[in-house]
Amino acid sequence: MKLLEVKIETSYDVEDALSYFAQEDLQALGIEARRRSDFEQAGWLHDSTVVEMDDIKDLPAEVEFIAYFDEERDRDEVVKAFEDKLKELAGYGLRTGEGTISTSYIADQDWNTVWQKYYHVINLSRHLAIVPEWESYKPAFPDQQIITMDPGLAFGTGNHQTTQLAMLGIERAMVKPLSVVDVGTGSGILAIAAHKLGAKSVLGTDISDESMTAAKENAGLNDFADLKLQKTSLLADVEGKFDLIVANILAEILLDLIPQLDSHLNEDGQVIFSGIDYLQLPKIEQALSENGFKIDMKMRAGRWIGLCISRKED
Ligand SMILES: C[S@@+](CC[C@H](N)C(=O)[O-])C[C@H]1O[C@@H](n2cnc3c(N)ncnc32)[C@H](O)[C@@H]1O
Repeated sequence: MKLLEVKIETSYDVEDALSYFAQEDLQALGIEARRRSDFEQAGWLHDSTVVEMDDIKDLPAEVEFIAYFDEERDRDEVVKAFEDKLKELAGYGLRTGEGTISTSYIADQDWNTVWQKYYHVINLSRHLAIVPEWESYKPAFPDQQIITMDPGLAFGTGNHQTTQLAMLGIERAMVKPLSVVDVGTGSGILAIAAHKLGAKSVLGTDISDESMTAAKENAGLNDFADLKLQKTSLLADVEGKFDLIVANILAEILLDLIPQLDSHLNEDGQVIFSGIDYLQLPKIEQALSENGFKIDMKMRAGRWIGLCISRKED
């Protein structure tokens, strides 16, 4: 099988909107982004090594956004949809960068090879390491938990800063065994992290079929047959209450989730949000406050915000 690869030279301002559009509206099989800032940060991390930006092939001015589709998809239609979206975003006053779109067909096999090249062990924290299925890793501490992942095509490899913020939030919250719901579980990575950190039960929900398949497979890789999965939107149709609600989704969707939190949260329950662009934080803060919640801790990585949330005291 081949994949249709669509590359867009664009700006940081619209990367999230394009990701959402590609996945939710165009049903892309997968997305990725090559960000100039990631290469720059790689340079800062190695203080004795100078990363020669000029030597990097096809370095984007800001972001090269890449979406993958089934080869059967009508290429012109997909390109037109992205062109229209870029125009719409520019109409909101957002910078869309060069906006050039190019396409090619790549072998599906190459996609997997690409993953294997870029996806390595993430030694995230004292208690968590994320290890691709094809790599081996000796824990830095005997009780460091290993999450084995096959990234597949659902979101959530552990590489994304939003996933990492959410995991750190779960680690902070899990001071005793909690019942957890992971809203928008994608690959299941946060649900598996909650289990490894000692949750007493975990439910993962998502609107996408790919997520249900990927989360089940990844749970299997982690001997976590008890992971419950439900294909549904947010929490409206989810039964029961939880000690911890986790959601790493774009701010626009979190705004719809906020009014559903109270009826699904146990007394003394906690909420972890991630996936919030810092520019969207005021809207989230206001909605949380209006719905009786307060922010106990803010975390930030790059332009992303993670929040630890609980009910306001009476
Ligand atoms: C940013 S990904 C997060 C995946 C994973 N939890 C992680 O942290 O890496 C967001 C996920 O939310 C799902 N999603 C989007 N809208 C949703 C909704 N209304 N209800 C449930 N899930 C949703 C998407 O399908 C996607 O898998």
